[in-house]
Amino acid sequence: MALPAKTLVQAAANSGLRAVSVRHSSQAPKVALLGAAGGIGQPLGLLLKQDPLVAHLALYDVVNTPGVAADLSHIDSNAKVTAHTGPKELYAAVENADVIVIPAGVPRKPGMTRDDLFNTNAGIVRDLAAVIAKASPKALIAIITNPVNSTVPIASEVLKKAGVYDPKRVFGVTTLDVVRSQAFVSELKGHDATKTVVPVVGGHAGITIIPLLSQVTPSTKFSEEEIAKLTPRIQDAGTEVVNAKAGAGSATLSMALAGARFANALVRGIKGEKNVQCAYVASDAVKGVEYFSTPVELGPNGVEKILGVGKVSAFEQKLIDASVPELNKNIAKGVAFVKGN
Ligand SMILES: NC(=O)C1=CN([C@@H]2O[C@H](COP(=O)(O)OP(=O)(O)OC[C@H]3O[C@@H](n4cnc5c(N)ncnc54)[C@H](O)[C@@H]3O)[C@@H](O)[C@H]2O)C=CC1
Ligand SMILES: O=C([O-])CC(=O)C(=O)O
Repeated sequence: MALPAKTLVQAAANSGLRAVSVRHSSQAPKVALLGAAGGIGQPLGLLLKQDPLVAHLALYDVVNTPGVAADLSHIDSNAKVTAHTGPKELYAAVENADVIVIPAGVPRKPGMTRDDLFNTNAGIVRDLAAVIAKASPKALIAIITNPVNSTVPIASEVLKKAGVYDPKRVFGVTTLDVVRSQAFVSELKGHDATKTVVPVVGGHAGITIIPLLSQVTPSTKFSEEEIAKLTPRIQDAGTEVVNAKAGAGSATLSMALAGARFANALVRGIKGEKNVQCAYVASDAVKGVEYFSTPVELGPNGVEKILGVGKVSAFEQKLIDASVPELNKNIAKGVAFVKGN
């Protein structure tokens, strides 16, 4: 269901963080999905297969890719689907990709932190990034795999080692924090959820997740008590899902939606439609920390402009200050993992 162009432009102007468009250009983007057979990978593949901007969807996993690809390829949308299974087929999966989305790796179980996934997932992201560095160094890379605060520095260090690092092209996907904030705020305030915009800055774990409730669109007043309840709910929303799934994994469906929204935004940027998304990127937005999520303007080369945290409340500034040492710990751990290997 396409909206009139004027409505889209207006929507983009009003709510830069969530505008979706169906504008076409001559480019035919290839999106590679690594971890395509997993809990996130399958519904994310479903959404990407339906994205009219995606011309080629390359599915990669270490197991079960042919079945997922056969299933998705029967959907009557235009994206071509290819299956790639196991490390020998990774190069072909990512070669010439415009966007690479990575949900490969293990999820949490109750009682675990995201950092507890480091030992398994750090090596997975490192090895995927090493092949991307050779096969598709110009691709925009969207990393979903946790702990995002560390896996983004890991991928970046691998690309640096290979001499192909471009800080504008590596993203930690924090869109789910934005999606959740928009759901919770609209539920609390009776807003239209599809027109509510909440920027979330920092990182993607615990206290590093910082919703900017002072910057909600439409302009919304919160009591101190509401802020004191809503902020930790957003920070702990992933754990809420992990506990509800009781050992069966973490958020997959809401993450698939968030991942598809972010991938669509990257593709629109590539096609020349600048748009604004929150993402965890190499950034000078906040002093004393090398990676930070803020709204960023996306364009043909990935990050066009870092828009920063904007005007924040005293409460939000305290959260930002507290996130810096935590992020630095997560970043140093990722960097050391690559440098020491
Ligand atoms: N950034 C975010 O907001 C979120 C991140 N996550 C993270 O996403 C990751 C994936 O979660 P789920 O899909 O639920 O897990 P899952 O276990 O259901 O799926 C992971 C998939 O990765 C595949 N895989 C493992 N090693 C691989 C490798 N070397 N190359 C390619 N594929 C490989 C597995 O075969 C499996 O199909 C986890 O690390 C989780 O913590 C989850 C939710 C939100
Ligand atoms: O909580 C987890 O482990 C998965 C995740 O990152 C999220 O749902 O935000």
